[in-house]
Amino acid sequence: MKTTLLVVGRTVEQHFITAINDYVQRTKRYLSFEMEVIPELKNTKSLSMEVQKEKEGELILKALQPGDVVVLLDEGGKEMRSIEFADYMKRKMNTVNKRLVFIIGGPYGFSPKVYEAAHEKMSLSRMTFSHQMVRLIFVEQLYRAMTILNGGPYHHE
Ligand SMILES: C[S@@+](CC[C@H](N)C(=O)[O-])C[C@H]1O[C@@H](n2cnc3c(N)ncnc32)[C@H](O)[C@@H]1O
Repeated sequence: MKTTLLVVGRTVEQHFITAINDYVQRTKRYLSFEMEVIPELKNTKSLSMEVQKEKEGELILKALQPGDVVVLLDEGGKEMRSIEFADYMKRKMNTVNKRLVFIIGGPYGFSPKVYEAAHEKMSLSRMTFSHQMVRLIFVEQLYRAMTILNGGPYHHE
């Protein structure tokens, strides 16, 4: 199984870039994992929130491949403890043949068409994080899950 984190727009702040890259590299020791960036739309000031979401949604759908298992990162999705997420990843590794694709929306979230295309929704908290910050939180949790499955000393409970 390949795992992809699909995000809308480049990560802009250097402190996030450094930390995200660190966890992506660490995670790759355990899992075939990559972060794929959909370039941000240009001239968004002239677009309404709905039109921006719609256009970003089209780009997200274009980036998907047949057979992808699509999981939206969404405040309203299913919440899991870290050990439950580790178990979830274990089950996916045993059942998904192609790609497991986690998607983080743009500043205004997902269009209805993206919600329709998704198989699952997963929440990292009931609070809302910025679309930039949530990348870091997700890659840290994915790394944590991998260390739980591989018996590493990173997670304590
Ligand atoms: C600023 S939020 C968008 C909030 C927007 N109000 C909405 O309705 O989705 C940008 C993206 O970050 C992700 N996100 C933010 N908080 C999250 C959370 N607690 N759990 C999972 N994903 C989250 C989602 O993918 C969301 O589309």
